[in-house]
Amino acid sequence: MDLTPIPPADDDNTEAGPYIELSRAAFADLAERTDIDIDEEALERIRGLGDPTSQRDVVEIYRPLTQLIHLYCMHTGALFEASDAFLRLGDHGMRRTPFVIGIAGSVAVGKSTVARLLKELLARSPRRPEVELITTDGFLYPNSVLEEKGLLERKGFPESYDRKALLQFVVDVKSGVPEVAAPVYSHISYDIVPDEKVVVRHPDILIVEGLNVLQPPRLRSNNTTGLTLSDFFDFSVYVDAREDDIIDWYLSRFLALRRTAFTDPDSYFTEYAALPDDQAVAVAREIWDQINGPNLRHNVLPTRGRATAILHKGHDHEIESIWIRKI
Ligand SMILES: Nc1ncnc2c1ncn2[C@@H]1O[C@H](COP(=O)(O)OP(=O)(O)O)[C@@H](O)[C@H]1O
Ligand SMILES: CC(C)(COP(=O)(O)O)[C@@H](O)C(=O)NCCC(=O)O
Repeated sequence: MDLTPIPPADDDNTEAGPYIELSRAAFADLAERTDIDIDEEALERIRGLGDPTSQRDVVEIYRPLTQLIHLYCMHTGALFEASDAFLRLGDHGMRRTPFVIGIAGSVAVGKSTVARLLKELLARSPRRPEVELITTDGFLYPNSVLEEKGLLERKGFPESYDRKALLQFVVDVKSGVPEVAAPVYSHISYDIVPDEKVVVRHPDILIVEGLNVLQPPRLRSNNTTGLTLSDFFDFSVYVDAREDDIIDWYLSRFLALRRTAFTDPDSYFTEYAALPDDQAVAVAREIWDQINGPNLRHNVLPTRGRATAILHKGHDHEIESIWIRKI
């Protein structure tokens, strides 16, 4: 097996992390024979628009990754039990807290496919845990508030989220609150859906997916820092790719959305549905250059070195290598 320490990557803001890099083949070798599988119909449902994740990817990448997360989950559970027993917390009616997984990465890198796939596979792992998935877009400020704050052109930047509410949501779930509600974002209206909520009911595992889930704590005006979302993660995944490749995926998805989501009369992007290819590419390129590209470079990529696992995708979306944090 190829266990090479990752050299420092000074060229792209990543701090030298304590990782080992496994090639795709080495990682695939780790997959034990288990019954954690997914049928083609479920995979079709899970895949994001234009995402070619295949059964081969499930077997070679997602099965070993699920087993690794399962291992973390079992050991975290055992640690909680031992610590609760020592502290006699059982006497106070405490119960095990949900295992929380964060999934980070750029816009259009395929986070949602990874998150949905892990949800399905983890739910099929031994003991059949209850797994819930939320996306952080529900915690974006509504467009009206973003406009007031001058942040409409900064959607997806850390400051465009109600970070306090997002942190409180995860703290509540982790603390065992039986029902915790989160707001809902619509990619069709490009805004928060008024009066709609998703409710998370004390799952065994909570997956939190979003651009900024690995952001470090904010510096307060008195130079101190508080807690941040990732303080409550038991495992995290960063979905990684070269920006040029992500731009290609973003542009092709934008072209494909003209025939799907943009044709919805309620779509915020409805005026783009009839655009010819060259004009649609120009619009998408502008959104990338103004919003998603700078956000990736300034806010998202710098958090890569905080993840427990980094999945590095090649040009065709195939995961080429996996970096696992060893300490
Ligand atoms: N303008 C849009 N209209 C409809 N769906 C969209 C739009 N933009 C993104 N999506 C969908 O929203 C989901 C999240 O997209 P994104 O935030 O780019 O993350 P990722 O591609 O990493 O999953 C994807 O399933 C994508 O297809
Ligand atoms: C909604 C998003 C900010 C992603 O949010 P996330 O779920 O990662 O918190 C992003 O998909 C988005 O819409 N960005 C704004 C620019 C654009 O339309 O691509």
